[in-house]
Amino acid sequence: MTVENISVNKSFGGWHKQYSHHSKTLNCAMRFAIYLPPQASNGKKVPVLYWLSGLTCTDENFMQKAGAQRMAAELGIAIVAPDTSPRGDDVADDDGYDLGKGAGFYVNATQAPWNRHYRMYDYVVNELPQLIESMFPVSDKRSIAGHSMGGHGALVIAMRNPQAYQSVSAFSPIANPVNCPWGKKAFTAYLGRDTTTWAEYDASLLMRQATEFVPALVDQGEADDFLIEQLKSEVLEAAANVSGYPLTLNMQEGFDHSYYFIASFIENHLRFHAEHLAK
Ligand SMILES: N[C@@H](CCC(=O)N[C@@H](CS)C(=O)NCC(=O)O)C(=O)O
Repeated sequence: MTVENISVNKSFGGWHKQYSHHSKTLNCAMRFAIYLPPQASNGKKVPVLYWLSGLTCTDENFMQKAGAQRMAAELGIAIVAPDTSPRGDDVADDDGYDLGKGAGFYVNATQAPWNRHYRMYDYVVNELPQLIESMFPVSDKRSIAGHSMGGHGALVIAMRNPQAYQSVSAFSPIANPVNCPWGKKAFTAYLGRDTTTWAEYDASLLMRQATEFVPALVDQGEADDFLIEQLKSEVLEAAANVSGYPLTLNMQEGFDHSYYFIASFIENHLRFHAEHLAK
């Protein structure tokens, strides 16, 4: 397997690097970024936080805007940020920003034309960690986090694979996609009109029925323009109350949907993950 290094930047005591590789799962070339903290240079294996970004993003938004490297360097955590969809000229797309490229929704598409490439669920759960753990000085201790569409992806992936992740966190997640316009549009296209197949990708439905738990932290801005129509964190909280899920939901006054919000609380999320990754 050829993995091509695209960029290297020193950042705090560690290194930010971008790579391109051929993904067997997605059937196209994919890019990801990794931040390796200084502890990874000392022959020691460090744990990994996977970060899933939101609509319109690539591997770069989080790495350039969240300001996570200083704390990751201090705590000794690697961070891996994949792209948000398959890419390339022969990959199906849509004119809308909320479907197709940049909007993979972390599902395995079953419907044409999407099912040729759109398998972001399998990519994040299987192929990416296998590649990361074979290439870098990292342990198999993993946590997962994300924003908006990526918050949805992180919650769904952690709840469906509770043995694979130590903790999960999300900023402004699309918490009940089967009941919001973004989710309905994407799931209809990728999964088809039979809504029974959507349930395995809905964080609130999964949380309501959960019997195995991954410690979960969610921050949601109260001034987020998408909160009421698209994100619906209150539905996630109600689901957690039904199953007794260990969810901490922080409603943050005055914060919107942007990376200014993420940058304000990323330290809390990294400390939360570090505590669970150390177990
Ligand atoms: N109204 C936005 C919706 C997309 C959006 O808000 N994307 C969020 C994730 S859901 C984001 O992180 N954007 C990129 C950035 O802020 O760097 C647009 O049309 O681009």
